[in-house]
Amino acid sequence: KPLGLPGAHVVVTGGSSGIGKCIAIECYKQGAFITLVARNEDKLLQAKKEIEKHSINDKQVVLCISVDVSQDYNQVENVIKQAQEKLGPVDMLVNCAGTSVSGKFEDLEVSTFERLMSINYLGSVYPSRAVITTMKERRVGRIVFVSSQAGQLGLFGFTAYSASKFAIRGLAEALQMEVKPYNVYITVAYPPDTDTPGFAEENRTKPLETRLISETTSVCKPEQVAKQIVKDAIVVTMGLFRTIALFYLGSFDSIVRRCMMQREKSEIANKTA
Ligand SMILES: NC(=O)C1=CN([C@@H]2O[C@H](COP(=O)(O)OP(=O)(O)OC[C@H]3O[C@@H](n4cnc5c(N)ncnc54)[C@H](OP(=O)(O)O)[C@@H]3O)[C@@H](O)[C@H]2O)C=CC1
Ligand SMILES: CCCCCCCCCCCCCCCC(=O)[C@@H](N)CO
Repeated sequence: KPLGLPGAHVVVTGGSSGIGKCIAIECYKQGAFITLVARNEDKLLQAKKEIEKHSINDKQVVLCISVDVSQDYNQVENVIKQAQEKLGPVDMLVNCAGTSVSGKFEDLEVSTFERLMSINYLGSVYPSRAVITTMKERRVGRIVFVSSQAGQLGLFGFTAYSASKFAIRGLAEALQMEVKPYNVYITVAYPPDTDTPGFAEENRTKPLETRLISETTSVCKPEQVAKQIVKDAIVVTMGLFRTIALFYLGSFDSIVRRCMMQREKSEIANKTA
């Protein structure tokens, strides 16, 4: 059943710029309440003003919270608590905070591998970990992960970036198997190059090979990418290649469901005993 965005609480990490900001606008246009999470407070306020221009009723709210999603789990958990106190339980979380650095393997600092893994991977784990329990209890929720085309294909110059985006896929697929019986749905977006401040920054240091590979496809508009991501999150459909694994996944899902029912039964038995 599609998630209704009117009145829903949508948290967007990386919501102050680029694709994340456009996702926030898209959800706001459909009547959602928004929490924007990013580090820089000026950019957050700027984005809030821009989003508020698209309101469709006078009850809608855009809340801004400044935090680094990649550093400390307890901080991130507190931010989610604050957001829930103001705007109610999170119906949809969009993990869009992320960054990219390109360069040949031997030219990239070792610290860059650590940083990209922290921001792109752990920065998606922490907010998701902070919302999942409530989503399972309410039997309502959507979590969106933003990977990349470079998260499906390892590409020249992206040894650090691609790995951090592949990691997201592993997390998302495993998590989906856990939460499906609770009516919580996970989607992963794999966007191509998109015209954002982050993309402009990335282009300043791109190796020639990476640039030429990138130029074989055209650059998308962030509004267009955001629209697709929101649509996929609301109406969850299955990609074609997923059907191949369908048989296996179906039988794994039934194991998970059976265990859930067994566990609930024995909990009831324990209570009445
Ligand atoms: N643009 C592209 O070509 C593509 C982008 N993507 C992915 O989409 C996502 C968004 O990209 P794009 O819109 O280009 O990025 P931008 O650089 O334009 O925006 C990034 C956003 O994330 C926030 N952010 C970055 N680091 C952190 C952090 N540690 N903690 C909290 N917030 C953070 C930024 O705010 P602040 O700096 O203030 O914290 C900003 O709001 C990224 O995950 C990117 O990898 C995927 C495919 C293609
Ligand atoms: C199986 C289907 C995949 C088909 C793809 C062919 C792709 C070749 C070109 C890829 C360009 C690189 C994209 C990286 C975008 C990105 O994440 C950065 N721009 C972030 O800033």
